[in-house]
Amino acid sequence: MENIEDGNMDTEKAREVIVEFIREKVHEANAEGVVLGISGGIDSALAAYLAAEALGKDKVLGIHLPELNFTPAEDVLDATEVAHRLGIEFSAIGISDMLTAYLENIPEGDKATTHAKGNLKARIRMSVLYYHANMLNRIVIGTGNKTELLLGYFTKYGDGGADMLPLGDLYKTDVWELAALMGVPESIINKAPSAGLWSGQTDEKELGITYKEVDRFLSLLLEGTATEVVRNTVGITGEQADSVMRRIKMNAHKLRTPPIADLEHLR
Ligand SMILES: Nc1ncnc2c1ncn2[C@@H]1O[C@H](COP(=O)(O)OP(=O)(O)OC[C@H]2O[C@@H]([n+]3cccc(C(=O)O)c3)[C@H](O)[C@@H]2O)[C@@H](O)[C@H]1O
Ligand SMILES: Nc1ncnc2c1ncn2[C@@H]1O[C@H](COP(=O)(O)OP(=O)(O)OP(=O)(O)O)[C@@H](O)[C@H]1O
Ligand SMILES: [Mg+2]
Repeated sequence: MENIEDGNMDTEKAREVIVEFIREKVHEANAEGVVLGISGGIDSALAAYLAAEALGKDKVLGIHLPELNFTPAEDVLDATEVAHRLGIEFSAIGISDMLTAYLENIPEGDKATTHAKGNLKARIRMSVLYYHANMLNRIVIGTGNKTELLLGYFTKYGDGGADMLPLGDLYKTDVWELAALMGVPESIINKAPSAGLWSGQTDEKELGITYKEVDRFLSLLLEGTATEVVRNTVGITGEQADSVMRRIKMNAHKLRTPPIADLEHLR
């Protein structure tokens, strides 16, 4: 039993529940397996470990989608190492030419902002994963965790585009714990989380708060604790708390299906 007393979950049990969840979702979809993007980061490494445990190595296809002269060499090595250790099917598909072709064929593509271009990369990756899912009768595993989902810290229909989210109820701090339990390589566990969408980007820098702080903040908030009390308990500044609250509010749309204009009363 893990440290349930201090608010952490029973990680071994979480592993069992998630493994069963993955099996069930693949079965329900009548699919022959799963596809997922393996970046060299911890979320996708953990998702790959759980999928391989759930389905067996032959039913998991991992795809690394690097960008030439941009994706760090250690990410390529770490992604390859995950696939090698698990014995899953793996391919590396560069996305640079796709990105260039896209921007060359869109009006004023040369003026794309870092933000628009970064999100485009995430959406190109998503479309490559779905191409393989279509071709192989598989479903796509998304790697979003609870922290990212609550904050809306993902690209809508980019890395947010998936058929299931096995890590969706694990805070990032739980992800670290479960990854260690499952034997994910240390080089991956010790790496600073990054969306890798623009140069020098790390999650904690962009969010302006550490994962440890934001996870504590979010879990207390979900328990119904007042914002001011949460802020003092976690020991963050008013600006940090405001920024987290703003993200939650501003990005809530990402967790809903698109609204539909209601015409029922016209029938
Ligand atoms: N109220 C609303 N109702 C319905 N739709 C709304 C909306 N407000 C914006 N939108 C739509 O949403 C779009 C903005 O959302 P989106 O395109 O996702 O873009 P946005 O949220 O601005 O940017 C994505 C963020 O996620 C981060 N990210 C991305 C990928 C991976 C990771 C990671 O952790 O690894 C992090 C990235 O660094 C950046 O901070 C708008 O252009 C608009 O189309
Ligand atoms: N270079 C890449 N190759 C393949 N998939 C990628 C790549 N970059 C991002 N992805 C996909 O997008 C997901 C979201 O990225 P994110 O950075 O949140 O997760 P991560 O890289 O696995 O872990 P971390 O958050 O610690 O960096 C990844 O888990 C992966 O599935
Ligand atoms: Mg990453």
